[in-house]
Amino acid sequence: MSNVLSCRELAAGYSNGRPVVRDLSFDLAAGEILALLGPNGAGKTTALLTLAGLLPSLGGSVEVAGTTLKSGQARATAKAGLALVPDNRELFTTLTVEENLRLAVPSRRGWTAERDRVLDYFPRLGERLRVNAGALSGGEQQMLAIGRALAQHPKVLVVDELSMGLAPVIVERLLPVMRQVADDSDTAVIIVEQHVALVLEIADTALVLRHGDNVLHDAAEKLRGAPELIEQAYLGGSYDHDPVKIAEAL
Ligand SMILES: Nc1ncnc2c1ncn2[C@@H]1O[C@H](COP(=O)(O)OP(=O)(O)OP(=O)(O)O)[C@@H](O)[C@H]1O
Repeated sequence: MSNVLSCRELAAGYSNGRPVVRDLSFDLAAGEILALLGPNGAGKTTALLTLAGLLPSLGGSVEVAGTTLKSGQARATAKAGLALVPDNRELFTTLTVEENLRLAVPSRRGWTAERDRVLDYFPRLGERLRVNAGALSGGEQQMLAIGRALAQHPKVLVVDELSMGLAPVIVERLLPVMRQVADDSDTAVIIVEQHVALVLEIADTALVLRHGDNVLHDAAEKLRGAPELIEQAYLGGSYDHDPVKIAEAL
């Protein structure tokens, strides 16, 4: 499969110029799901905001489907095919579900087909089309945020903190939809997720950031059978069997 995202030696951070993420390199093939993991403050959101052009990069390069992205250019990045679902979801809370979706579809032609495609993935939204986004449950809001990104037919879909504020049972329902999206349309997907075991079930690969460094990048299938590798990556140093520390880190 061809790569749709190529990230090379990316350095990311904020206005003080000190990198929070260093030397991040990975490729993502069409239809591949990457679970981006790591403890709080590891730099996951910073990396995603930089990939999406919402933060200027401090070094390195990113290519989407053969287009080299210009640093800090969110609109051009979206045009190149990368769609970000931010952790705060950024819905128009006083507009209905349908109006939120409508705004994500650039042309009038094909709008209903686009809406129906999103509703095929999230039938629950079909029952809530006339409800304001602000009145939806957390799970429905996440469906709408992802649906809005899907309506743009991204080549790379990036979902930050998919489970933010959601019960694990909702996360268990949403993750297989992400797998379906990747399989149906060859969309490459990056998911930041705290429920490590759940996301590894549907991911192809996983990358662990710790203190801004890539400390593990491997096949999800291998990591599903070797949770100690993930635990070690979260904690650093040698593998530590202390269950309290492990529970805190995960
Ligand atoms: N606007 C900001 N200005 C300066 N530093 C920031 C800013 N936002 C985050 N940081 C710092 O960047 C580092 C990485 O934060 P980031 O939010 O990317 O981590 P994360 O892995 O996404 O963590 P979490 O899971 O808690 O969201 C942290 O030390 C954080 O304090």
